[in-house]
Amino acid sequence: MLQGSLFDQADRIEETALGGLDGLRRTELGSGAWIDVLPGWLHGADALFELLAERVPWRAERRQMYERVVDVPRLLKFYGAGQELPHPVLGAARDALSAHYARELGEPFTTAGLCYYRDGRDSVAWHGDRIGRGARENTMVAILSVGAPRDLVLRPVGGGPAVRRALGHGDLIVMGGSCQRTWEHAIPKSTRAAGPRISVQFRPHGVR
Ligand SMILES: O=C(O)CCC(=O)C(=O)O
Ligand SMILES: [Fe+2]
Repeated sequence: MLQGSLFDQADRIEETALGGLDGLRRTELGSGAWIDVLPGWLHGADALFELLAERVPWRAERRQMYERVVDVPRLLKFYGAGQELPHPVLGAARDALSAHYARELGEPFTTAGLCYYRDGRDSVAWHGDRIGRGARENTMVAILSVGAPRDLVLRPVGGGPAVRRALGHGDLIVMGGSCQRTWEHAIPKSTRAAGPRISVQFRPHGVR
C-alpha cells in the first residue's frame, strides 16, 4: 500500500533508475536455450513496485479447469505495442533491452505483460511462452522483477535437472534461444512466507 503523502511517494519513485546492462551473465542451458541474468538492474525497485501495485488496472482471470471454473492465481495486465506503460522507466527498460539485444534478436521488444503475485499462494504452472511464434522460432522473453523475490524455475521439456533463480528487487532475467520450446518455466507456490512480487515481461511482437 502507498504510505505517506503523494509528495513523499513522488520523491521515492524519482529515485527509480536503470543501471547498465554490461553485468548481464549468460548461462547456457543446453538444446540451444540460455538465460541471461543481471541482479539489481533497476535501482529503487521497491518504489516502482508500490506504484505498479496501486496504479495498474489489475485483472483477475478465471479459467475452465476440467469441469470447474477456477481463479488464475495471480493478477494480470497486458500492454500491447504502442500502449502507454504505467511508468516511463518501463519504456526505458524495454528500449534499453531492444538496443542491447538488437543484433542477436533482430527485432525490438514491443509488448509488456505484467503479473502480480500477491503472496506465496499465487503462482504460474509449468509452461513455455508458446501461444505465438515462440512455439516455432527462437525468441527472447525479458523479465524485470520488483517487490519481494520469488523463485523462477526452469526445466528441460521431457525432464532433467531444474535451474532456479530467485528474482525480485529490480533483477533482470532474459530467456533466449530455444528456451520457450525446449524448456519450461514456472513460479511455484511457496509455503514459506513470500512477500508480493510484480514481474514485467517484455516480448517481441507476436510472442505470447
Ligand atoms: O512472473 C514471472 O517471472 C514469469 C511469468 C511468466 O512466465 C509468464 O507470464 O509467462
Ligand atoms: Fe512464461
